[in-house]
Amino acid sequence: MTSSLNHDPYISLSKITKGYKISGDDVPIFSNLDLEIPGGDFVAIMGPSGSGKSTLLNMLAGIDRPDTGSLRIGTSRLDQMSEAARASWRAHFMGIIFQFYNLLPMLNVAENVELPLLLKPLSAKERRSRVEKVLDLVGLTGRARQYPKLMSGGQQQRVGIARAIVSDPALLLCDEPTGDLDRKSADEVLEMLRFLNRELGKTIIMVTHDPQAALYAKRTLHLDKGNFVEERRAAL
Ligand SMILES: Nc1ncnc2c1ncn2[C@@H]1O[C@H](COP(=O)(O)OP(=O)(O)OP(=O)(O)O)[C@@H](O)[C@H]1O
Repeated sequence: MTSSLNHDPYISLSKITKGYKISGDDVPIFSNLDLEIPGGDFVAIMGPSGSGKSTLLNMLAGIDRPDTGSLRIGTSRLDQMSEAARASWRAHFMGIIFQFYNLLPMLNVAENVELPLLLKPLSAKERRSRVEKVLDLVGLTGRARQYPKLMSGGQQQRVGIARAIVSDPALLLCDEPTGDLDRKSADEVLEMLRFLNRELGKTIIMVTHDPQAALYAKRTLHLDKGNFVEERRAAL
């Protein structure tokens, strides 16, 4: 199954400005940012600490808003939506994968993965079946009742991935998804992201400091002084 979003312009940022007030001073992060990411892409975002990678992800997630400029994802103008509309949009159209997994320790694996589905009009049976399906997909069959703190980092990140894809979003945002993992676990997680991109057509944007992780993406963009430079594009 591949997504029909493949090759369509999917994410479009135009003339984005964004800054923060730091100790009373306006500090610009982006002053004229343009970026196009077609549906079906897998992009690694790299760049020095403080260059704005998390700021970009937060804007794409609708957690934060550009000061000016247009931010379109699919047919939605995120820059024009209210905070509530962006939260609802986020719940329906994207999954987020975090460096430190962000799992709730008092919930077991299945309950953690089920969380995004509680916002949807689904029966308990349907929710259970979807959770089982994604746990199988990430190689955690039989782990549903385990608690995250008893699992390895790699396993916890796979729970994080299952939670991110359980609603079947078209877009996955990954913030340093392997930053807390050893090489072997990191490679397993990255293989999984590649599978989700290639086989299920998910559009993936991954912030990473790890050049080896970036090699799993189709292209790497380097963020420097508020602009993107394409560093690498995989041969097709
Ligand atoms: N909510 C905020 N309020 C004030 N300043 C902020 C806020 N968020 C980010 N910044 C500042 O904006 C700049 C960019 O931060 P950002 O976290 O996006 O960088 P980054 O590239 O993700 O860095 P790192 O690789 O260290 O995570 C930094 O100078 C940071 O201090």
